[in-house]
Amino acid sequence: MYQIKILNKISPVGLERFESDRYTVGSEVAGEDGIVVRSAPLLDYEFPESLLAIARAGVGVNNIPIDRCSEAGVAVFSTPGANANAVKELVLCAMLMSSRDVDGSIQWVREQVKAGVEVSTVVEKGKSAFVGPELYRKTLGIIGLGAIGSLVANMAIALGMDVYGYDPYLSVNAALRLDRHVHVVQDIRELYKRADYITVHIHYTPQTKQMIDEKAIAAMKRGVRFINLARGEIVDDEAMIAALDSGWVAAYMTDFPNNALVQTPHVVAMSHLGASTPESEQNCAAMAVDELKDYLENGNIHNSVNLPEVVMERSGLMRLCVIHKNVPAMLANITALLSRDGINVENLSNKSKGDLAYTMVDLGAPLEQRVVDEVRQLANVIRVRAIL
Ligand SMILES: NC(=O)C1=CN([C@@H]2O[C@H](COP(=O)(O)OP(=O)(O)OC[C@H]3O[C@@H](n4cnc5c(N)ncnc54)[C@H](O)[C@@H]3O)[C@@H](O)[C@H]2O)C=CC1
Ligand SMILES: O=C(O)CCC(=O)C(=O)O
Repeated sequence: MYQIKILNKISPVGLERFESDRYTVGSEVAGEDGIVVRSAPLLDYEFPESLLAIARAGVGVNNIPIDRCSEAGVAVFSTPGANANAVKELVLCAMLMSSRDVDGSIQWVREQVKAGVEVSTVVEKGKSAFVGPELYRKTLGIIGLGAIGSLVANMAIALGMDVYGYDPYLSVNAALRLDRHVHVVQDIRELYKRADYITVHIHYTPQTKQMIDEKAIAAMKRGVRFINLARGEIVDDEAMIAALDSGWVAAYMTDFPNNALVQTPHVVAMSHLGASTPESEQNCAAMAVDELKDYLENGNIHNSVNLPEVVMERSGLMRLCVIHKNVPAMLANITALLSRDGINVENLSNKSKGDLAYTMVDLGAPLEQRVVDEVRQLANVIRVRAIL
């Protein structure tokens, strides 16, 4: 039986895919082979020896210690694109709320009622405090044109906006998804100087930490409305609060609240709601569980953030899966041990990603444990599994 630990609330649409005769699934499971997680913090989590893989039902993996996982040969999976539409729709909401003060208006209406005023008699007089511009014919700047950014770009074009996107690592697939009217700029300052609204859709990494700092904000147009449904750490809060206080930034919409931000005027802070739709939760859960199961049962790797994409039809009588360092002669060293024992290789795949590589070999006969141990003892081998 595989032991699967569930952290966070994961949609039953995903959990039901674990067959009860092969998987024990729950939040109290110990000695886990796999973890399914959303945003629960795992940076200080002590992994058991047994842990083979973590499946993130979502996209941002900044809650997972990727380097530590790689060193221990733990595969980390994510679910690219599975929640992109949910985030795109909340970006639309955030853009509208950053324009007209919908939040202030709703609060004002409630306050009138609380104060005993018949609100219908004061609405027409009170509404002017919450006026704001339309999105139509305004300019939107999008930082990051991946799964979410490209959907936002196309939606904004459909709304009649002029759209500028910046993504120095734009993939061919993402570029092909973009409406032809989107202006892709090479220099982010081009976007800053034009945009009335800016929305950020990039991963939080050491390189993107506080990328939106005082200098970046100063390069934006006065009165810009800034939307951050990516990660709080991408924005330097102090610089943002100062810019809101001075009026340089008209509104800051964020999915990552903290007390300082919430107490600053012109901030609308939500409770990390971007992916919180049943559709998105189901998509993410189903994809994460499928990825985890195929890895545990077949060694196949789909959508891993630390290991290469390796998917092979099963053949032969046993599959040997080896995570190793991406250094010369590993394949030769592994196959030398197999041929020495007269084991025929039915099929084989060897791919790398960064410092790691993965070799998957389908064998004509089951390996003796002694040979598996010898592969494990080869220099630069991190983890070995033999799957029947
Ligand atoms: N609020 C929420 O609930 C959610 C938030 N997110 C956040 O959104 C982020 C993006 O998600 P996806 O669009 O699905 O990821 P993605 O991987 O499809 O797209 C990210 C894009 O950013 C680009 N990029 C990387 N560094 C860049 C830089 N310095 N400047 C401009 N572009 C850069 C990449 O080339 C890529 O195209 C996630 O990492 C996560 O932090 C994602 C889902 C839900
Ligand atoms: O699971 C969630 O609700 C968070 C989604 C998210 O932030 C992500 O996928 O990066």
